[in-house]
Amino acid sequence: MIEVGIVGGTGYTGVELLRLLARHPQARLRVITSRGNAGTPVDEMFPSLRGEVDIRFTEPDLDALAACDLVFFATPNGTAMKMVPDLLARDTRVVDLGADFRLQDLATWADWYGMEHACPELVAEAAYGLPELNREGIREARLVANPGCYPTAVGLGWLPLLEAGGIETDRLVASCVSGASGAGRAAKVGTLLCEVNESFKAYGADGHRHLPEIRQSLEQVCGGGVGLTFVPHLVPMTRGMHASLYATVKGDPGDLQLLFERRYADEPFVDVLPAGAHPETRTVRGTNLCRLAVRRAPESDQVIVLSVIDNLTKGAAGQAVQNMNLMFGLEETAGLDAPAVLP
Ligand SMILES: NC(=O)C1=CN([C@@H]2O[C@H](COP(=O)(O)OP(=O)(O)OC[C@H]3O[C@@H](n4cnc5c(N)ncnc54)[C@H](OP(=O)(O)O)[C@@H]3O)[C@@H](O)[C@H]2O)C=CC1
Ligand SMILES: CC(=O)N[C@@H](CCC(=O)OP(=O)(O)O)C(=O)O
Repeated sequence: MIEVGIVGGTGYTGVELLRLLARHPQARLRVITSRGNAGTPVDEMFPSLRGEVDIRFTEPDLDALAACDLVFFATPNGTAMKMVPDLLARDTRVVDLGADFRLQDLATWADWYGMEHACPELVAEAAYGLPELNREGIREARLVANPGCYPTAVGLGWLPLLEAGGIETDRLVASCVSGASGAGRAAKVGTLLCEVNESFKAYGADGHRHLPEIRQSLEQVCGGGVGLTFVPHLVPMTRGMHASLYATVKGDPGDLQLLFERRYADEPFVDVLPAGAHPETRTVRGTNLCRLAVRRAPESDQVIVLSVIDNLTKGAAGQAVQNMNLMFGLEETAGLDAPAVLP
């Protein structure tokens, strides 16, 4: 059994980790922290976990966390980097669901996150945790930087076309939509029911911190510079993310449907839909799946990719468990095989 700790167990990604780990065949939850709710039984705060999780929240304590084999950080950006050096020094491996180790360029990270990095020497060592791009790196890693939700949906959508050199890379467009749980569980006026319900808005059009993260992955794949316009939107739903991706075809990329089907044939968590289908967020709700569709825009040189994930699962906690499975040599799908909840 792998002994697991979670720092930040009361947030939305923390409770999603709890839901997945409670039924994981080879992981045992040993520590779960919350500074605001230390002492509270987990199933008192989250009655959906009654009979599944029987421990209490505790204050983050280095000794207790270092006794685990793996610690997940489901905490705001800038939190994990303060504890990771001590945990690694004590042979505890880490998956950070935040962004502390995602960007390799430290100056870019400091610009977007508004702080200096607390352990810059560990950034180069961190494996970017998108298994479909970096599976072998994750297997060997002590420290995994779990990707952001938008970078997961966008990266998986463009991967086959970039690898094949089938699109121009100077004017990529990603128009994305997220449910409100993407903004976390802490109370904020902008995510109150009356602020989001019956409404739809873009945000971050002047710049969003996922822009450099998406660009970093795409540039790694195509080996050169990438021009990217990324506009996120907020929709009145709890979970779910939809990315509409637009690019100009380069040369003759051949049968796009076949290209995607071949690229993802062996990927347990990427489902390429049949030609003509449109992916829906509700078909991946609570699952670790990314569902994709690709097509050529009629009478145009544009290719359109549609990509859906659950922002809390493949976009955060599910991908983190997938990464844990890889790091510990387990079946990659362990604990992640439940189908979507409908309706
Ligand atoms: N929501 C989403 O869809 C996604 C989120 N992420 C990332 O995952 C991380 C967590 O997000 P989310 O679950 O939404 O966040 P929430 O705001 O919902 O939860 C944050 C959690 O962290 C704890 N926490 C806050 N500050 C500290 C601290 N200084 N030290 C220790 N614990 C702390 C909080 O508990 P307490 O204050 O009681 O200790 C709480 O349990 C973030 O970095 C986010 O960007 C990534 C992908 C998708
Ligand atoms: C709707 C909403 O607000 N979504 C969040 C999603 C980001 C996220 O959670 O990802 P990180 O791990 O990079 O913080 C946002 O746009 O900031």
